[in-house]
Amino acid sequence: MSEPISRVRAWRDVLTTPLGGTAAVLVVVVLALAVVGPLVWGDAADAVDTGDILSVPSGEHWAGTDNLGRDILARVLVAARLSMLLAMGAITIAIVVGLVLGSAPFLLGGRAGRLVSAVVNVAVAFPGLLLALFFAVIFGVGATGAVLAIGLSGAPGFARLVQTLVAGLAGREYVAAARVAGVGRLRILVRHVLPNLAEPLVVNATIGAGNSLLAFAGLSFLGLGVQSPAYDWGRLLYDGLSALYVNPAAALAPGAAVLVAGLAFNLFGESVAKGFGVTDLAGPRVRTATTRPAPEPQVDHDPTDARPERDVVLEVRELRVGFAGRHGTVRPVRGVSFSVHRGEAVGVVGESGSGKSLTALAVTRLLGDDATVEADRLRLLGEDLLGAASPARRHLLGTSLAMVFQDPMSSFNPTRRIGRQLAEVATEHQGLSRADALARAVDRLAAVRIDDAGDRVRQYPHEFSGGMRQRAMIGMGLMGSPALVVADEPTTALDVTVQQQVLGLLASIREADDVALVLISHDVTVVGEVCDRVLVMYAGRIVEDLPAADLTSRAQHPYTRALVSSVPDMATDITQPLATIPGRPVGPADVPPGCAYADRCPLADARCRTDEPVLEETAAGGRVACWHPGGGPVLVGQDLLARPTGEER
Ligand SMILES: Nc1ncnc2c1ncn2[C@@H]1O[C@H](COP(=O)(O)OP(=O)(O)OP(=O)(O)O)[C@@H](O)[C@H]1O
Repeated sequence: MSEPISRVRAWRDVLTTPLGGTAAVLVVVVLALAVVGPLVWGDAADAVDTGDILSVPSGEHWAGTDNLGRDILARVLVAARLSMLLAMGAITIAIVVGLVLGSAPFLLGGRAGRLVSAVVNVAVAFPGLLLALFFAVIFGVGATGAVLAIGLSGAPGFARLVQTLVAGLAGREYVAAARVAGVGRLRILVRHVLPNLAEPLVVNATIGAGNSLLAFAGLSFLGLGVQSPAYDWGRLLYDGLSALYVNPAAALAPGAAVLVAGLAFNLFGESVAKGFGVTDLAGPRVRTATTRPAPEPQVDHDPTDARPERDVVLEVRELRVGFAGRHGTVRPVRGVSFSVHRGEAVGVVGESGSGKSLTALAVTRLLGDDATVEADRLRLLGEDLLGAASPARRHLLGTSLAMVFQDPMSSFNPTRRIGRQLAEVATEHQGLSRADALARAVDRLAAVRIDDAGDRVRQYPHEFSGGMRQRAMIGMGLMGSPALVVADEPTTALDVTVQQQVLGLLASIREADDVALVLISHDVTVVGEVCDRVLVMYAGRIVEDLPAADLTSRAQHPYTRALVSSVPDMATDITQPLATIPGRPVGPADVPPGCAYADRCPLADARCRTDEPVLEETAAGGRVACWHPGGGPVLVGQDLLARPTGEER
């Protein structure tokens, strides 16, 4: 329940600062005035007294009278309602048009989306008042024209805001999770993205209301706003200015009202924005992308694979991921090939930056427009995942693939109940009614060992602990009947005991339903315990593919040996510093010719620096890409420290 408490605290912080507190009181006063003003002072405001026209302030008329002898202060108080209604109307138009234009790039994507973005960017560059004048001329003089003009002139600013927020939210893991679940863009926008915009939009609308009040005053000053006999503060200001030399208070009173109300809304909005940090959309992002169709596959079956082809769940051949950089394309994934079979658990290990996550995101089709994904073959259950997205592929990914991300908090939409988020998969793909889908969500939560699942489905993500959220995420993957679970560092954000629960859960799902698992991890020990086979990645390539049981004793590649050796075990001398792999991993832009690991390898020779080793079958049933496979002693524990590096030799 930490979130509601922190919200209460944020409100308290906003309201207890002198600025926030004063602005809040003023906003309440202005709104109250808008409600009661015409009821209390309506008659006084309309009472004509031809015997007392254009009088200066007095005990009877605190702000004097106008040219029909009407009490100016009463008229200012009554005008609060129309002024506020106009401001609200304009802000509503700005938000609605801004939401449509701002979310269009997300919905349309590609060229049409970029075109809408460009139009919005050009419109934002125009000064608001200039746009308002332009629209005022088009829509004509009067209140309706002014509302439309001010509303439409505010729309580009909101559109830009929405566009930025949508782009940020589109990279969140729960949106990626919804995409994996095969949910369409419109539904993702309505269910997962827009609810999370509510807070920044309301804050910006509050600030915008203040600005609108000032804009109405500006238009009325030019005679383009509300026309007599109706009156808002802007109109009273306009009328008061013509009598400025006779009674300055006639202009000062509505001017002060505009200023105070405008400032109150502005400052209140600013204080709330500061208190709630609404511009902060922090959290892990998933790199977003289109996949380029690859030539028809040449390879039919992994030649190293003795198992029947029908058992293959995932087939990846020569997967390449590229990004356009300042000095040409960089390729963080450079030709990765592997297969995963029914019920098999494959671990992917490697240092940070070796291309593990990009491989997983490319396979699950979650990379975005900035990435180019190519492959000779990319198939899930025999179905091609390359080429343009289609409803059939969405259905396949939604029902047969589950993705578990690192951060269990950002994997769920914070504004929706857990049950609804799980149920969405079943309503979308299995055509279940809402009630049946919710019943399945309860069943799946129970399956991932969440107690009181019937009550838990009604809770929000923040009411779950980290481990429960991660299990619920796995439960979401089980709403369909996945043949493959891809888990990218699923336990990194959890404490050790919870880590074991989550790993145990993944293992039991695998056993019970013959589900294949791809487990990405930094942790060689975890992968060794949970998986059947391990893929070791270095600089965007698989350098070794071996049975997990062989990791500690029969690894062939010096990099695999070094990774294993850098993990302390019971035999490690705790008085010595822990073993580390000398040097740094190479970045995707600096991959050298030859073997990418050569500079850090104790066995490297001249050939390693010129010729890139190919991934070849080993006698032990694995694959290794090394010119000296199995060469030299197996390095255990701190022996690694004693080994000279390539440069030192
Ligand atoms: N959008 C991008 N544009 C350019 N380079 C990228 C992009 N995304 C990732 N990379 C680069 O690709 C390389 C591989 O990234 P990836 O996230 O797959 O590594 P990783 O092995 O999963 O690392 P970690 O364990 O730290 O998550 C890194 O060097 C990273 O900087």
